[in-house]
Amino acid sequence: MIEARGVGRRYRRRWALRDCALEVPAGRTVGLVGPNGAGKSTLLHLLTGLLPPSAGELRVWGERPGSSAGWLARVGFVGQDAPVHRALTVREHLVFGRRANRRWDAGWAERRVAELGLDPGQRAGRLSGGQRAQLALTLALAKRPDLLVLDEPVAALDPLARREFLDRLAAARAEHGPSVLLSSHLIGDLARDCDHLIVLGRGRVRAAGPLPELLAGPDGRVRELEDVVLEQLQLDRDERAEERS
Ligand SMILES: Nc1ncnc2c1ncn2[C@@H]1O[C@H](COP(=O)(O)OP(=O)(O)OP(=O)(O)O)[C@@H](O)[C@H]1O
Repeated sequence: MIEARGVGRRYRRRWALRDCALEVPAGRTVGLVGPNGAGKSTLLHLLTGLLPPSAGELRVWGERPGSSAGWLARVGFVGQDAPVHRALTVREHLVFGRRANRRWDAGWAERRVAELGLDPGQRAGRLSGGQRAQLALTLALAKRPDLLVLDEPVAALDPLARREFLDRLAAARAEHGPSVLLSSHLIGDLARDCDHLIVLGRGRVRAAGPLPELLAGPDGRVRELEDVVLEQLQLDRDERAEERS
């Protein structure tokens, strides 16, 4: 599904991502981890066609991301702050979604809003952070995407809301089966919900692959995901310290 070769992205003269090579098959739930500023959001924006790469070749389903309306219809994206239109009501979001998306599943979206206990007449700006995140996920899933991309979707949620959000995501995945790509700093969540991992550090892919492969230690023992990620993050820190000295 995702093929990246030598992909880089520059903001003015500074490279946020460099020389990324990735291959991710369809049907995976992919976790994206890395320290602050590693380039996670930038990579997600490249993969959803919100930003063009400054270098390299990037293909999703064999096409350049965002290259056609048909391609865009296949992707659901929830950005970092669960963006919704604050002045629109929950119901107006559903109407907007129906008008803007060819594959919109109106019945499912309405049922989901009812299940969540959201008041259809409530303005989105008055919802709690968790409710906004749930509304944004509902809108992204009602598109019936083949790929759902979530940028730190649970960062602002309390532990219960986070669990509910991830459970609903898992249920939707079981029901409709989109591939999922999700960035998070919460390694426990990723260990539970993902079967593929990408570790970014300082704009480079440090490790990527199916989770069982990444967790297999050289001595045949299965390592903890947290240890694998911390090891990569430590490498980052060491590199930075070396550059400073
Ligand atoms: N619009 C922009 N203009 C200039 N620099 C940017 C822009 N967006 C991101 N950057 C820089 O690119 C680098 C990567 O940022 P990015 O937001 O992709 O990281 P991240 O891994 O998502 O971080 P976080 O975990 O803090 O959300 C950072 O150094 C950031 O300052």
